Amino acid sequence: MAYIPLMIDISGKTITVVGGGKVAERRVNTLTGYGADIHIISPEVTDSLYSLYEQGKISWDRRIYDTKDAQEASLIIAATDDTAVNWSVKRNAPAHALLNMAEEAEAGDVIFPGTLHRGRMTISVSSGGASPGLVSSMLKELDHKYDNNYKAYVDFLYECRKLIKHSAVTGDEKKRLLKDLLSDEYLNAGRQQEVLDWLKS
Ligand SMILES: C[C@@]1(CC(=O)O)c2cc3[nH]c(cc4nc(cc5[nH]c(cc(n2)[C@H]1CCC(=O)O)[C@@](C)(CC(=O)O)[C@@H]5CCC(=O)O)C(CC(=O)O)=C4CCC(=O)O)c(CCC(=O)O)c3CC(=O)O
Ligand SMILES: NC(=O)C1=CN([C@@H]2O[C@H](COP(=O)(O)OP(=O)(O)OC[C@H]3O[C@@H](n4cnc5c(N)ncnc54)[C@H](O)[C@@H]3O)[C@@H](O)[C@H]2O)C=CC1
Repeated sequence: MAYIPLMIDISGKTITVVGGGKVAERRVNTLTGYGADIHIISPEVTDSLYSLYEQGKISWDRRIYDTKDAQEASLIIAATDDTAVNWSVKRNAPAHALLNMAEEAEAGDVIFPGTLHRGRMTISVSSGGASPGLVSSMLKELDHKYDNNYKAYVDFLYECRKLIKHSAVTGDEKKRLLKDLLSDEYLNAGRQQEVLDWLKS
């Protein structure tokens, strides 16, 4: 097994989640909000999944998995508490689909990292299945280190980069300007505004 991190556009794709328990709930929480069509197959679901279903944010087939399911899916999450069912999901997955096996990471094509969001910035941590607990504690440290000011800071860097790219300054000067902005000084909203005003002038 050899896993590489990728940012994937899942908008408009179908994601089938087999199982509706705690793990399915965690995966669905990770996957909602990206414009994918999330479909659950499970006789039971957690309260939180039920509420997403009631709000129309996910669809739900209230029944056990059938080997003909998930043929349209681009991503399949096998997350039942029945090992035989999870392996049947793997055996019957269409060749084009990526599979996440909750009970045995290395039997699947994809592993979910732990993730923090700061606006456009995503920080993901994976131990390759070695220790979700370590992932969780590292994320807590990162959450503290990169506080909520980083959302505005990342937006600011994005805005500056666009302005600098389209400005008349030379290649080396562009690089220097972009590098200078990578300082804690610019976490401050006032300093950000000064730079933006200057770049727009
Ligand atoms: C392989 C992987 C699944 C995959 O393929 O995606 C996987 C597998 C397993 N997790 C287990 C248990 C727990 N997982 C968590 C939490 C998280 N688990 C996540 C990811 C992954 N978990 C993938 C690998 C990630 C990597 O290591 O890089 C995180 C990062 C993201 C997410 O789930 O969305 C999220 C924390 C992020 C956050 O805090 O935000 C907690 C709670 C906690 O720690 O707080 C517990 C209970 C405590 C414990 O047991 O550690 C068990 C044992 C099951 C059993 O035996 O009952 C298995 C199965 C096995 O290892 O075989
Ligand atoms: N990847 C991870 O982070 C973790 C993985 N696990 C593993 O993930 C699996 C699921 O764990 P939990 O969500 O805690 O279990 P759970 O018991 O909370 O949920 C299991 C779900 O599967 C459904 N289900 C059972 N048979 C089914 C079938 N034939 N078709 C469709 N749905 C069916 C049940 O209705 C239930 O909704 C377990 O195998 C466990 O070992 C457990 C903890 C963490």
